[in-house]
Amino acid sequence: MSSQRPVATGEPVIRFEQVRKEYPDGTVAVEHLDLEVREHELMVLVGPSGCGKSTTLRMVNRLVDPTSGRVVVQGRDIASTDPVELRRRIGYVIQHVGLFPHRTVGQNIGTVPDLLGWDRARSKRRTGELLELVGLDPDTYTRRYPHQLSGGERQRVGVARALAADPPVLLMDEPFGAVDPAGRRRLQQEFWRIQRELGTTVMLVTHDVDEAVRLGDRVAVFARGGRLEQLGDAVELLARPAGPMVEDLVGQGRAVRLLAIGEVTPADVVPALPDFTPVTRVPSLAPAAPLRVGSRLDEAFAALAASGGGEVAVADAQGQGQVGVVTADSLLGALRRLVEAQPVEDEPVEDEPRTRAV
Ligand SMILES: Nc1ncnc2c1ncn2[C@@H]1O[C@H](COP(=O)(O)OP(=O)(O)OP(=O)(O)O)[C@@H](O)[C@H]1O
Repeated sequence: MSSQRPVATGEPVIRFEQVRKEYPDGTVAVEHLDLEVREHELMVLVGPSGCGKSTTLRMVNRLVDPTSGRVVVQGRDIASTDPVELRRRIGYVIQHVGLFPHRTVGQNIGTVPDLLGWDRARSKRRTGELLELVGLDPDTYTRRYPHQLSGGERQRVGVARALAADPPVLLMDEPFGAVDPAGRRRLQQEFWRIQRELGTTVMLVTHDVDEAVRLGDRVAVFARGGRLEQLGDAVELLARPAGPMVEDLVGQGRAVRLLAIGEVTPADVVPALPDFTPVTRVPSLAPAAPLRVGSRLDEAFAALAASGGGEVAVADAQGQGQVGVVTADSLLGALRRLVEAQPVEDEPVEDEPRTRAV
């Protein structure tokens, strides 16, 4: 999967400045929070239950107001922005979607466009486009009611509704939580593609580390009491956890998770070996597509296991012509390269399309 547009320019769209939230009963949900979400960025907040992720998210659309500190959205302190006006500019998706049960799918998606006074034809056109975007046939689904949809379909409609007025910012709280694991993976992939295509700035809350590292341009790890433990991209998090808490969170299966987000680069491709020792062949692991530069490392690993030959041919990034092979050794080298890469400190982000597969 390739991205269609520039990702994460340096401009902050959401900014938390020394934010603290203490609920009336004395619970401190968030403390000393400084965090910026850049334009076009997909930022994931992850951490154990009760660590303040949802509270943080809900401070962006003023469902919760901070006790102290400032939240700035598109350059404006939202404390002085009317919450209703703010929420029209900010999409919001929650786990149980909250579709209006007595309104059709089309009417649900048209909620914000109607509030904004769009004419019927424009609203209808947008509904059709969005249903197509989330993979639901408009002819079949526009007139259905929420109870006539599966859980996964409802979730898709929830995403479509949140995107209806093309909001610059989208907040998502466990958006794929109610879907079974296979459906969840598919929805994640589709959502990732949609986000790349539209360029929406997204803040997404999950307690699922795999979801966080798969989707996030950057991942913010929260600890109890709403403290930010680590902020970085998926590889930094997995390869260099900032402390025992993050280590514990990402700990199990770190190497496997790295294989699932790393890619075969030209540096990992070696000339075909004249001579090699056959190893155990596991044909059923063969990946669906031949390997190329840019394939995920776990696919390369599976191809190697399936071939039993000790090496597997790799085509160039366009899938044309063989550029060499990967071997078990070159894959281990790729893993080491990921782990040993220097940490990146808040450098300006290049206006380059992200090509990572999800
Ligand atoms: N309205 C409220 N009044 C009092 N305490 C609250 C309120 N809402 C949340 N809390 C507390 O604030 C802390 C953070 O809650 P929050 O929902 O932000 O965490 P979370 O990380 O999103 O958790 P989860 O993953 O379980 O949804 C928790 O201790 C929670 O009990």
